Amino acid sequence: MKFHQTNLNDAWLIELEPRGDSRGHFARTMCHDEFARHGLISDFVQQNMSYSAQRGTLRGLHYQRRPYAEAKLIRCLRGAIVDVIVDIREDSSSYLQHQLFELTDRNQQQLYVPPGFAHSFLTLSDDVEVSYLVSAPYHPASEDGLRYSDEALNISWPTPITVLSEKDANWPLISERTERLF
Ligand SMILES: Cc1cn([C@H]2C[C@H](O)[C@@H](COP(=O)(O)OP(=O)(O)O[C@H]3O[C@@H](C)C(=O)[C@@H](O)[C@H]3O)O2)c(=O)[nH]c1=O
Repeated sequence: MKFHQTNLNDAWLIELEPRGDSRGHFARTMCHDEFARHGLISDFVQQNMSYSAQRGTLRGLHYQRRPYAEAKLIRCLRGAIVDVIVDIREDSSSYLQHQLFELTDRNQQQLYVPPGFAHSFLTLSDDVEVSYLVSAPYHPASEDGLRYSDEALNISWPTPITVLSEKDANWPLISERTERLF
């Protein structure tokens, strides 16, 4: 795996390194030793997948509050997404900054999202399957989120958003918050 630093502190784009032969190829997608060498969390406790039928489906931006904050390792297995993450750690020099990453079933890229980030993705094609590992169990009472259209984030979504859950349409704006985000 090749580890590429992103514009956001502690978030990494991880490039798979497929080894080809006459059958096809093989690639490592997670390795405790390699992750530890780069200071990444690798004690994942749950693997999730989601299927989105339509291009323009947005999920996010989601995170869990402490003590259920999660690191996530995201991979797109079918179709294409733009993955968008926001650093919500007040003590970070990239606080409230975001970055977009295109992950597809072809481009061999995975995204490592550290705890203290809000995470989302928007589908760029129909029939999208995303698989991700998380380092903390699902804890609905600790779920929180940012509104995709929040002016404080100023995210330019690259394709129109046509499918969105009720929950994701109604996350509070940052300006409405009385407590710190994370
Ligand atoms: C996340 C999660 C959801 N669920 C349930 C709750 C609900 O009935 C159904 C769908 O949940 P949601 O609407 O929250 O699914 P979704 O919008 O796909 O949520 C996911 O979005 C992406 C962007 C992330 O980063 C993930 O961590 C997760 O928050 O699945 C679980 O049982 N376990 C889980 O770990």
